[in-house]
Amino acid sequence: MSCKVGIAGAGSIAFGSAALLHQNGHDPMLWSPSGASTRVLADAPLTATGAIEAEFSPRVATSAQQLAEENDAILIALPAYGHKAVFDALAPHIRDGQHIIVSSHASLGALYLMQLLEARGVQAPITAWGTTAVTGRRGEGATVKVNTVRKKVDLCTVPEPRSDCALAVCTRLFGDVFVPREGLLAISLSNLNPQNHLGIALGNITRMERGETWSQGQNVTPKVGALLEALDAERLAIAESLSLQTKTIFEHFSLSFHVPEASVSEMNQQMHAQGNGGTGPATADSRYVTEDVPYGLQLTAVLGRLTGHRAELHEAGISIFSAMYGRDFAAENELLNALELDGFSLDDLRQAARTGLLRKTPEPAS
Ligand SMILES: NC(=O)C1=CN([C@@H]2O[C@H](COP(=O)(O)OP(=O)(O)OC[C@H]3O[C@@H](n4cnc5c(N)ncnc54)[C@H](OP(=O)(O)O)[C@@H]3O)[C@@H](O)[C@H]2O)C=CC1
Ligand SMILES: CC(C)(CO)C(=O)C(=O)O
Repeated sequence: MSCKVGIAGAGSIAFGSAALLHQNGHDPMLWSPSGASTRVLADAPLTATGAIEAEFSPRVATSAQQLAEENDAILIALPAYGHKAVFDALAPHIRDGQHIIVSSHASLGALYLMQLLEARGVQAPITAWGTTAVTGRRGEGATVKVNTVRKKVDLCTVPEPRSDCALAVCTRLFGDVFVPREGLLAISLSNLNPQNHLGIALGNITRMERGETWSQGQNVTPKVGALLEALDAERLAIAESLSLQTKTIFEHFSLSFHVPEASVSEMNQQMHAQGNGGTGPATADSRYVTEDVPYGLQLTAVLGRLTGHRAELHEAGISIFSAMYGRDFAAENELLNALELDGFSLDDLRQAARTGLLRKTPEPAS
């Protein structure tokens, strides 16, 4: 059965996900919050090349309201620095039972969206993906180059009892690639982009700043690869202290980019050789920093402090990039700021990661 899927966003992942949905027999609709990114679709079909070859004309929404009202499910597919604004715009129009999928989920955004829905008395399952179903880059006009369709994508749903139903929906829409994980903390810790992009951007910041065209995979040299592996050890230590299962960086590269497991640098060299190593950012104003530092590294740093497994390299990364960019990246996270996590304990957070609702555990009666 064909489903109508509304995609919030009209960038690389939104276009690539629309192509995957189209290929799977579904009917995507794209919404560009400013309207700018869908204008080209008035004159040309969306053309996908690479891992997906398709040419089709997706429906286009002119507002959040239209996107929510005219679709069975909603996929949030834009950088995390746009999530709060997009959740605020969509929440008044989401209806009971409508499936919301966040790809990639960041900074406990599902808790923020759930709060908005609860305030309206609406119950809608929110599914958080640890990453995206496809990777790629938008090109000129209405084109997208899909670099890879992932073999595995971690997911969880809040509230937890809706998990089986949400898994069935995701599988029907995007394919049999999903690995259920235990709650939002596991999903947060299964997004490897922030730590990987920290090492990649730090090792290549002059290339980015000078606007060079450079191969990302090839420039994960042995020393950059070693940094990525050390960052991964910090993330895994936090996950282990919370008894959460999450994939290693070795599994991540192997499963996402179809290379045999080896050192991180060796796998990236192999990706470069087979043509799916990607191109690094050609600007310092890249989401590798402006999204991943405040919305990714910052959450890992918070979880490290809460669990007593301080993520020293992640914290150093936030400080180094804040100094380079003259910004306080730790303070920029609109989602964590809105959740006011300081008032909650680790146990409160663990509960919320499964229920979707952040509540203070009542003090035991004395
Ligand atoms: N591309 C990839 O291969 C991968 C991407 N990801 C993740 O997927 C997500 C989407 O990435 P990608 O599609 O590449 O990103 P893009 O930069 O291509 O996304 C552009 C879209 O985001 C919207 N947007 C940007 N800023 C805001 C804002 N402040 N408020 C509202 N909307 C905004 C734009 O809106 P407008 O249309 O109005 O301009 C546009 O529709 C990110 O979280 C990224 O980290 C993860 C792994 C791989
Ligand atoms: C290029 C890739 C797939 C790996 O860093 C990516 O994750 C991104 O573009 O965000």
